[in-house]
Amino acid sequence: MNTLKINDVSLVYDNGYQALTAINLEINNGIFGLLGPNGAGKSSLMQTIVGLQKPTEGKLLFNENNIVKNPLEIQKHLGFLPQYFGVYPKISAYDLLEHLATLKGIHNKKERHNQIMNLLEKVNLIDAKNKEVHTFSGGMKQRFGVAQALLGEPKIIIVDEPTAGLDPEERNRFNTLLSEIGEEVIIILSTHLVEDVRNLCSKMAIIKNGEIVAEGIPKNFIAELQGKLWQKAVDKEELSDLETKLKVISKQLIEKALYVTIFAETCPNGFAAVAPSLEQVYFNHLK
Ligand SMILES: Nc1ncnc2c1ncn2[C@@H]1O[C@H](COP(=O)(O)OP(=O)(O)OP(=O)(O)O)[C@@H](O)[C@H]1O
Repeated sequence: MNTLKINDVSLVYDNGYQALTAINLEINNGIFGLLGPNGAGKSSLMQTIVGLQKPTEGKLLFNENNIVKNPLEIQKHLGFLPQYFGVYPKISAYDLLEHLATLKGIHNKKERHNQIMNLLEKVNLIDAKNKEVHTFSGGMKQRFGVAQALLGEPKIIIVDEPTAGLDPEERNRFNTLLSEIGEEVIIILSTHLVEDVRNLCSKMAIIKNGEIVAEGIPKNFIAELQGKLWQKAVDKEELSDLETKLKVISKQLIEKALYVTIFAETCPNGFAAVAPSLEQVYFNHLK
């Protein structure tokens, strides 16, 4: 079992901007979802975890090693899957993996070959191994990204908004792949796609303005909202009136009608009960 402990971590950038405030999290094997809107601090936290920047305050321990002092203790076990790779050199998938494997310190040629072939098999790219990666579709590039992240048998994998831009079929394929890997390693999935967290993550946290505002198990969060959400179709005028009186957590267009969902202990007049979803949990915590 691998463990990442984040204890009271704060980060202030050189320009004085406080991006993270007193973050406390303990993350074990499995897929951990870090959910937050744009600018919430997800990338700042990921970069602090992998040692690209030092926290202003607080401690980070990976398998009990102090990784603020010795970032190599996490970096040598790390696989990173960014949202987009920059530019792909004009070489084949196999050759690019071979190059990356050498950079990761897999010096034995036979071992490199075996790992690369196994990974290409795993991500279903074996038939495309001689194709240049820049000619791949978005989904194939993401699967290639998984293969490179898994080189060197990492113990912790960080994925940054991996399904952005994928069609539903590729997204499902990608998520299945991620969940297969997630058993033996830590995967931190940084995203604003609530549905991916619902489908994949055994634990999650919501980050807002650099602070963790909720942490727990997705299905427990949903259970907590059971019997407390109410919905109704409204027009614009009624909506602004409702917003002053009730806790509105989301507004949604359904078949061209504007529906408002509110949080309340009992059903307000004219509303009907609605089953909670993780998206509503998310909106409720962001309000
Ligand atoms: N190097 C930096 N110097 C100063 N401020 C920064 C720096 N990097 C990020 N920020 C600020 O810190 C805040 C958090 O940014 P961060 O990129 O961590 O958010 P995020 O949750 O990853 O957002 P997104 O989903 O848009 O990628 C933002 O307000 C951003 O402008």
